[in-house]
Amino acid sequence: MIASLLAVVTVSYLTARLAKVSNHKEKPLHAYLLPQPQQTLAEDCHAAFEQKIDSLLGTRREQHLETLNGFAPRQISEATKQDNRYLVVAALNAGITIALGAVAPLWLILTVPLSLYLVRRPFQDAWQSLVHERRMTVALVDAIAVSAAILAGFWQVTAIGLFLYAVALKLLNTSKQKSRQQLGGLFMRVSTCVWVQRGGVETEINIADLQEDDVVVVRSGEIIPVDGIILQGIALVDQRILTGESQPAEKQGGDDVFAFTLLLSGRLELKVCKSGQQTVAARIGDILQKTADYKNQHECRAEQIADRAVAPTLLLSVLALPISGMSGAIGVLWSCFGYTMRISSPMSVMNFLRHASEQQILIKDGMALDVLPGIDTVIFDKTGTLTEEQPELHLIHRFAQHTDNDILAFAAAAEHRQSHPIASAIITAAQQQGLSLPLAEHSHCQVGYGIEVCIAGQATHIGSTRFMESVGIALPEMAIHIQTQAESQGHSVVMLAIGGLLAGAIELRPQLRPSAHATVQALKARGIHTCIISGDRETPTRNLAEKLGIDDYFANTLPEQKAQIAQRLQAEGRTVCFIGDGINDAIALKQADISVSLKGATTAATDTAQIIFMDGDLSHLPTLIDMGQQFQKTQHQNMWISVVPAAISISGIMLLHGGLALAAVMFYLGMGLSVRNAIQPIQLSNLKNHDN
Ligand SMILES: Nc1ncnc2c1ncn2[C@@H]1O[C@H](COP(=O)(O)OP(=O)(O)OP(=O)(O)O)[C@@H](O)[C@H]1O
Ligand SMILES: [Zn+2]
Repeated sequence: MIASLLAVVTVSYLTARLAKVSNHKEKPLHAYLLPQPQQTLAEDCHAAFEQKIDSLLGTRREQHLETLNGFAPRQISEATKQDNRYLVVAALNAGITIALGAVAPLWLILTVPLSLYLVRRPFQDAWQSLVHERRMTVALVDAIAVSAAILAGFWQVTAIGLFLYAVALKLLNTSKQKSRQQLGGLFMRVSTCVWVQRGGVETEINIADLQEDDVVVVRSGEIIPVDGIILQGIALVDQRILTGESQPAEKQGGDDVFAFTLLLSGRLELKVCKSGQQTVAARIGDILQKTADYKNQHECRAEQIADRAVAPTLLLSVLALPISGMSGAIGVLWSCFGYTMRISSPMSVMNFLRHASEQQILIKDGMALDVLPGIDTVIFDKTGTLTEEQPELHLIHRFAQHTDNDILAFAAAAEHRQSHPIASAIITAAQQQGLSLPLAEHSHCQVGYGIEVCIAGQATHIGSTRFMESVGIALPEMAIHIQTQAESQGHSVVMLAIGGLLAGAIELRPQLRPSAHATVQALKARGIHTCIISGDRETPTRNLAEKLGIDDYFANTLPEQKAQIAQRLQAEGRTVCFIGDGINDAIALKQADISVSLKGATTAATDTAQIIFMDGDLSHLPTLIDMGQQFQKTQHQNMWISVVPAAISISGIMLLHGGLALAAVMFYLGMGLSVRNAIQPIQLSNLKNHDN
């Protein structure tokens, strides 16, 4: 009796959680149910259902993904539809069975077809993992428990077991799907627009309008949109997404390049090999699949723990048979603590993801939660990360006959279409002066150095002193003096050369992000080692490290070196979090154990990073680490909450001849407590209230 009461409560609670739409204010239910011209009512119902389930996760996360990628992944896959259908039938079956069991037990026979339909799934899953993957999963316990319960006539037990199985399946698959979404943005953006050279001019066209003989132009920081052959240009390409190789590949005329790889430096003109859309379509599915499979191996720690409990559970169940009969044997199967873990663990993940979204932290990859508590080293990029997205133009120095406006106009023309913080500062300043810019041609950007471009027929270079030296432009004594002066005030200098002669220097004043100081202090208070890695010069980097109390710094680093430093720290046994904004950070972001970027950073960085701070506030960093620790605590609690009742129930069955009733009471108790634990609000200190 108690058991069925608890069963009713659990089923209604879980159904209510899943069906909860009341807090869905922005989009009332009828908005989904109103038939759209191209969609069938069935599809709309699926969409509505999917939204209901997503309300568990909060819609904020989808909104963040939408602002970041320009779209929200709303498509419902066939697998998801199947899971939903299964869940609905299982809920229906559980409801009918419990009701009939209470009022007209004889009529329970009517539920047999539904049960048969439902039982097929755990059998299929168990068979799949047994035969194809050669391992025993919880599905095996499910299949045996459910069939034994049916044969022994425990109808309600079977129905509730199946319902919980459906819930676990749904939760697990939903949380897996969330990790796939991070790739969506990249592919959607690539698949829409490309730049082509037609009649000597570059125009942006829809990828669907690509023609056979079009020449596609790709610039540094962009994702290569097609499979093609290089007609012109030399470039450094990060192909990791396809090949997994960590070193970027050098490419030149005649070499192949592939869609979805990232152009780190250079400018390429490509001959399209395959009709763009075909390639895009083919790869999307392929890569999504590969990535999802890769994730699956790592993601489900709870699943692994649960699977390990399978063999002992089956053994104990057999042992219980002579002691406490069929009821005891099924009771043991029900006590398999994996059941509870399988539901509470993905629920916890989703709860944390939702909570983070509400605080403007978009965690694209749920796996990050497992790694976060281990972080002991945080590496900051300097320009654009510790400092604001855009420095301020402070002064223009002249070395030749040019005017300040000439220098600014040439610089702004050269920086056209660049996403570097220096570029935005210069372009903004030129706009504020109302300057009309000369035409810049043959632009070639070297990540970490600067830009070479042809303006008004003259070779123009803008970049660091290192860049000037590398292209053989002499730096007058005066320029070095200006740079030293500027750097002693914490400013940075970029040099501009026109026609091979140094023409001017632009002095930029970086603005520290407001929360930088408090963030570093909060990290240090947590015993975390901090460093800066910057492509900028030694003095400004060291000054900033000293000012903020950062433990260590590395200056003058090139993109690959940033990744190498991260790798070296990892080899010392550190778990590294890298936070960066630029194209020059993309490789290091991939190397780090946890990668963070800020909204407004270059797409190369926001596509690569696992976590994005949507409001650009660095103080989320310590919050994030606290969150990871809380997550770990919750997962431990989840485990104890499932292990203890299971142990009590198994001991009761083995020692005191307990049966299914005891197992059920303990099961519901554990399930109730762990679901509560998994969805409880997360209490975190808010850094902003403490410091300042
Ligand atoms: N678009 C650009 N325009 C002018 N100079 C550039 C440009 N890109 C790079 N440089 C020069 O190369 C140097 C190194 O650039 P890089 O992008 O590697 O690092 P950064 O942005 O200065 O610093 P951080 O690594 O901290 O973000 C810059 O300091 C600048 O002098
Ligand atoms: Zn940067």
